[in-house]
Amino acid sequence: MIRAMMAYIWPKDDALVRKRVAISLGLLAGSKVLTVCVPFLFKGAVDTMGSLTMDTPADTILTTATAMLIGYGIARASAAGFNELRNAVFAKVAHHSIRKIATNVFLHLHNLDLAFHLNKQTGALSKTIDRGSRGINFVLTAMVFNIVPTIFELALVSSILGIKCGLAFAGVSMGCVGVYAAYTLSVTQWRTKFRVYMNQAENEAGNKAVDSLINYETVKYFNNEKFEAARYDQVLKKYESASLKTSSSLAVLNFGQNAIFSTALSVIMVLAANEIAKGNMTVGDLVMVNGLLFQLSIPLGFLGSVYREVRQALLDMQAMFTLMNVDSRVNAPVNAPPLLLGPDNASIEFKNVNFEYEPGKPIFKDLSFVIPAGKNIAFVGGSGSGKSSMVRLLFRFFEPNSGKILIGGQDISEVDIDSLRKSIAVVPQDSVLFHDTIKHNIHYGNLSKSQEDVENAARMADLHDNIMGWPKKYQTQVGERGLKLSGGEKQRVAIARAILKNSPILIFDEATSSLDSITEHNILQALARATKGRTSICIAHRLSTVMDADEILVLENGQVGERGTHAELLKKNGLYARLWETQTQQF
Ligand SMILES: N[C@@H](CCC(=O)N[C@@H](CS)C(=O)NCC(=O)O)C(=O)O
Repeated sequence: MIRAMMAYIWPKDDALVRKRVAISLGLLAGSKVLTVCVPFLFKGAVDTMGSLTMDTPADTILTTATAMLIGYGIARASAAGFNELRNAVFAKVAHHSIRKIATNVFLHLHNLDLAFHLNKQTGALSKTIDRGSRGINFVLTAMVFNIVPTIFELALVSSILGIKCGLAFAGVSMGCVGVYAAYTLSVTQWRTKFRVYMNQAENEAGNKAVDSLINYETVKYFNNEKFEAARYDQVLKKYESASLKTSSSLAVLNFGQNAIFSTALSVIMVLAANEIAKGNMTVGDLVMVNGLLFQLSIPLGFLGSVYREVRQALLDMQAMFTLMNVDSRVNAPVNAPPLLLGPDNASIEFKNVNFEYEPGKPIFKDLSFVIPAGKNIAFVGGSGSGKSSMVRLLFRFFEPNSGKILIGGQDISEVDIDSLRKSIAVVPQDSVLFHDTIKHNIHYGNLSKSQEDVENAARMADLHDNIMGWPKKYQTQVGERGLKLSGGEKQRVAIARAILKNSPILIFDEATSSLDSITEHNILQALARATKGRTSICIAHRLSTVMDADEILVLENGQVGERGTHAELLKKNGLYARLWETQTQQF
């Protein structure tokens, strides 16, 4: 992890970042040296003032003391100035690395296979990225600007005390820091579990709230608002109790730390008083010792928090790097050639494909079929017959357990995945939209196309007139997941997107299932226009939508049970004829 972090903080290919880090370190050293100078100047001023009774003229003494006190102020302000400047200079490094890491992880997540995403809660994933990248920032900042500088200051202070005041002083200050650190770390260790419970309860509450609000309509259908609120409150109760324990244990920690430091400070000042009485030290020395130790207590006051947060940050980083190490189960060979498709060769072939999501529950058993280029083919079958799984395999969201899928005669597992996916436009069964404008959602099909192309695609999908009737027209916000649109409108957005993508292969996965008959009729005409000259697959539950297909393949028990035109299949009097009969009877 440290190595991974160093790559961002000391990047070989970015001299500007390295320069910033070097400047920050320079400012840090400057700030600490000035900090240690402050008590010296104070001591000087006190001792000078103490010599008033001696022979030196009062004016000279006052001038010297004044100069030292002004120096004291300047040193103090400059130490703080260096400190702040250092934070400002380093902030860019930290935030830049967070951005780079978060983008890398985000891209990596997009490159993982669908099985990974189906098994993960999206909210939890984004939190992992968020926490992981913040963790890196924290560890970087804490190490470079808190832990290392405090150790540096402690070494500086102990050496000065040892050399100037004697080993007893150095011993007491080192001993005090040792006891202080041991106490802080053990109490922090003990109280960390309260914070862990607190974070867990906070997460749980967040997930509960999101899950419940996403299911807003379902909650209403079953009048379960009170039940949902009670469940939410249950988690908040856990959060409340853990938060209380966190704050009371913080009081214990703070009091103990203060008591240890105050004891050591008293002991050291008593030692100094003895030395003053013996004539070995001046009153100025007592003030200096006090000042040095007091300054040291400031960064040490956060030792517990830093320790806890660094540990937590390391765990968060580990979770994030673990995500980075998950490999996609769907990969193309290195330097895979692109899928080459012309207008005439976009044929699709499944060759003895076996596939199952869960062992022992096969979806496809030795499935084989060929779809000639340019044909409009329909897939029908009962629910669970694998119609949608076929699209997932074709799009390489999943890998078949065995067998081959060829497009234009090329094995899709051997070609570049990006080029494969560019060749297929899918209108999914469940069209989910981005929380953005309607224009953005249609444009998403091909971001390089113009507004005019977007409008044409909307026209083809029979959506343009609806949009023009809305007050904000193409700038209308569709709401989260497209909630403000009807099922039919959402599906037409998805169709418009696919039309805009303009791929040689088009797949409609139950694309007209949420449309009323009139819209469906219009859309089927639009689809007929869009599919002209392309290989298209129409997956349908409603058989009336696929009657005109060049050929209909009926999926049964993981294989193609029957295939033929509508008329041929009716004549066969098999599964298709039975499905047809049931549906027309219902009608
Ligand atoms: N003196 C304590 C507490 C320092 C402190 O106040 N830390 C801040 C964060 S920098 C805080 O909010 N702590 C809350 C907590 O530890 O529960 C220590 O060494 O950890």
